[in-house]
Amino acid sequence: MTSLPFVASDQLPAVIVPLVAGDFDELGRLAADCAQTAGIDALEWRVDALAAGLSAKAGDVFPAGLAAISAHTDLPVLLTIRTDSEGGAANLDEDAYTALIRQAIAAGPAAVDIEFARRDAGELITAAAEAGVASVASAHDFTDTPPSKQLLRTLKAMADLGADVAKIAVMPHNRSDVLEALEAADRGRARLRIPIIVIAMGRRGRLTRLIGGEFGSAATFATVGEGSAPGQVSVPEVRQTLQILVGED
Ligand SMILES: O=C1C[C@@](O)(C(=O)O)C[C@@H](O)[C@@H]1O
Repeated sequence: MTSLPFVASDQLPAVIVPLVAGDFDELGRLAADCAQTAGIDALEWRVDALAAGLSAKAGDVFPAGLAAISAHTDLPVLLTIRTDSEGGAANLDEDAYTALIRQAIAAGPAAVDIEFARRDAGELITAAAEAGVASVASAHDFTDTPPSKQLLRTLKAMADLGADVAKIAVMPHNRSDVLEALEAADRGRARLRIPIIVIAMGRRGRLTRLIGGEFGSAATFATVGEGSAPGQVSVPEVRQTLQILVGED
């Protein structure tokens, strides 16, 4: 298992908790809940969940939000602005997305999510590297699961662009789709030099959140309170499964 660059290295996949909060008070409360919960390696602040919405001029939200979190915990923060085209709440054109991610990087989170499909993904990955912020390239398909070969091509393209981590989340319709996702993880782990995360969402894909690490996925997103995507499981449930999987024969 290659570990995430922004998480202390471990044999197990990192457990990342999404913080889905409408305002900074709620964000602080969620961070405090996470500080009381064992088994979390990193937090993902889903900035797009802010009820006030985001515009290209919303740069001051990043330091304010990171401060609300760090008042309660030292856990590393992955900062994510998920656009509506990838299942999130942010409605941004390419210029606004680029401007916001640049401001997010300037606020100095441990890591930043960069949607691979965005026009400026490459320059944003470079900007993150120059600022010493780890980049997590991401792609989401909320309707289908492309074949594993195609998933692998996307993971490789993310690595070729210089991302520190390559992540894909897909929606399976049957067991074969789940196997495609697991196969992409397995091959990606063998072929790519960066950590990868492959998730199948929804009830059918839930098992990938529990056993994905065995196939090479470097992290799993688990909940404290509200989740951020279909099929997520709570932190204690994920931890219990991971302990069973790494237990002695
Ligand atoms: O990319 C991902 C993965 C995810 O969509 C999931 O399915 O767990 C949850 C998102 O918050 C995160 O940004």
